[in-house]
Amino acid sequence: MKIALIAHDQKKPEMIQFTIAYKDILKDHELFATGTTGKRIKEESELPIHRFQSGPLGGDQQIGAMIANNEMDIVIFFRDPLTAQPHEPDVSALMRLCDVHFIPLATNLAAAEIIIHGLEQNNLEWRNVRAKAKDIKK
Ligand SMILES: O=C(CO)COP(=O)(O)O
Repeated sequence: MKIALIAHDQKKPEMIQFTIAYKDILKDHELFATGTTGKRIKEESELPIHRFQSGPLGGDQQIGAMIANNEMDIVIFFRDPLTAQPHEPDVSALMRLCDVHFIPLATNLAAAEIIIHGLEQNNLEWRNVRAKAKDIKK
């Protein structure tokens, strides 16, 4: 599965702990992240991860483009609900695209735990069917 990992600055420590705690599950999947989140995950968990631009420079939109192309299966986005973001429209657009395309989205640690356990138990296999449907359409 292709998994996007994104965290606003105040939530980055939580994201690092999450990736270290679930490294054994995450290592079997293809990981993507916005710039700074990805750099920290790579350094601290040593998981391989594809890094896009930093969020305020377009990283959220790059991940959004993957969702629009049916190329992303899960989004884990630890948003900071207490700090205004200069790129708030990009953040909203990314979450909107998850809803448009039925992409599981966790915006906090509690929801991320449920998704990761679902992933571990193969509860997200339907995503593979949807991804294949896209290939057939082409
Ligand atoms: O701002 C972000 C998501 O909206 C995250 O970007 P960084 O990972 O580059 O800090």
